[in-house]
Amino acid sequence: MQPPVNPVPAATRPGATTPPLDVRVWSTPLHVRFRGITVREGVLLRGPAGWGEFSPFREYDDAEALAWWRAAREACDVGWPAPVRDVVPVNVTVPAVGPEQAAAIVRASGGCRTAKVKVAQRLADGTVEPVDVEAERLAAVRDALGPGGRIRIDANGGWDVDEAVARVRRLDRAAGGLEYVEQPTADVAGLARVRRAVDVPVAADESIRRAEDPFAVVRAEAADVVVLKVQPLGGVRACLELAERVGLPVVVSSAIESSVGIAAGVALAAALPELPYACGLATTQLLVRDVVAEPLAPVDGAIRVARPVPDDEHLDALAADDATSRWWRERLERVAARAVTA
Ligand SMILES: O=C(O)CCC(=O)C1=CC=C[C@@H](O)[C@@H]1C(=O)O
Ligand SMILES: [Mg+2]
Repeated sequence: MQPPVNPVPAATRPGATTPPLDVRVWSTPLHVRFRGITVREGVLLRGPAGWGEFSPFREYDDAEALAWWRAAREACDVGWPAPVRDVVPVNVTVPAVGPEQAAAIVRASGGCRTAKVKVAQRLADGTVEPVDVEAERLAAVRDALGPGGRIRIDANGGWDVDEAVARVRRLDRAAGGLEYVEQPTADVAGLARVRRAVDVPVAADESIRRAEDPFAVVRAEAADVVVLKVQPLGGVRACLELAERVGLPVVVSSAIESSVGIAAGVALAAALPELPYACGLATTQLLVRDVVAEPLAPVDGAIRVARPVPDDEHLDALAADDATSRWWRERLERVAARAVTA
């Protein structure tokens, strides 16, 4: 095994038991339902190195939330490695919406030249959205982007192999060319089979960030690209190390954080030696409100490398109700206690 890149001195290793200087629970509605949620919430922690975000999705258990806590403590306790670039090109994220709304989201994206479009959505009756509906969404996105733009799709593991192969071929035509398909099937073996069957490159997301063994993707030659998210993978340094060991091109993507969490993703994208693709970090656009005066959002299709500081006015405006606050503080305490023994 290679030594970790950017090792953290033991004395300042994230996970130190010192309590944070400030803890604030935030909550905001989303403009559009995304991955089944209409509200995004989490905790911001302040430490000697600045603010960090802890916002594992509600349904994740404490064991899975531990990596998210480590990412927050890294931000608070030691900050991030130095950037090698000062802007990060990003994709606009298009939820499973109708064609007019999809086109409007692309046009309002702050000049993004790459769009990531959600597909394979489960409908209320448990069936998957028809391919014609997906094709219309993609055609509208192509129209709004123009011929020079890039379109990728994300199925969140929602297809089986045969369905993935058929749909990717059809959606590749509807989009006028796909840059890649993200997580077409849930399992690594399925990704590998889809990858061998279609001309469109395959990206692995859940097979990296929710897998026991992220290197299974590499061994199975199941992906051309890996998607890395800072919170689920335990911090910027953990992602840099993983990127080096995986050896495939990386797309840094968000977990739908506030600008404080997005800054960590931007720091990772800025520190990677190579950044051949636009990153999925334009998601403050999905939030109705943010914790900072100037959210990290794209201008001319790129986000500047910066670490915006939340202020009381915004933190107060996003303050969660008592029950939500209590739930998050209790979760934080449980996960922090787990980190001491882990
Ligand atoms: O990558 C992007 O464009 C934005 C982030 C994004 O799509 C996601 C963030 C968090 C959870 C997800 O369901 C989703 C994803 O699967 O990539
Ligand atoms: Mg994904």
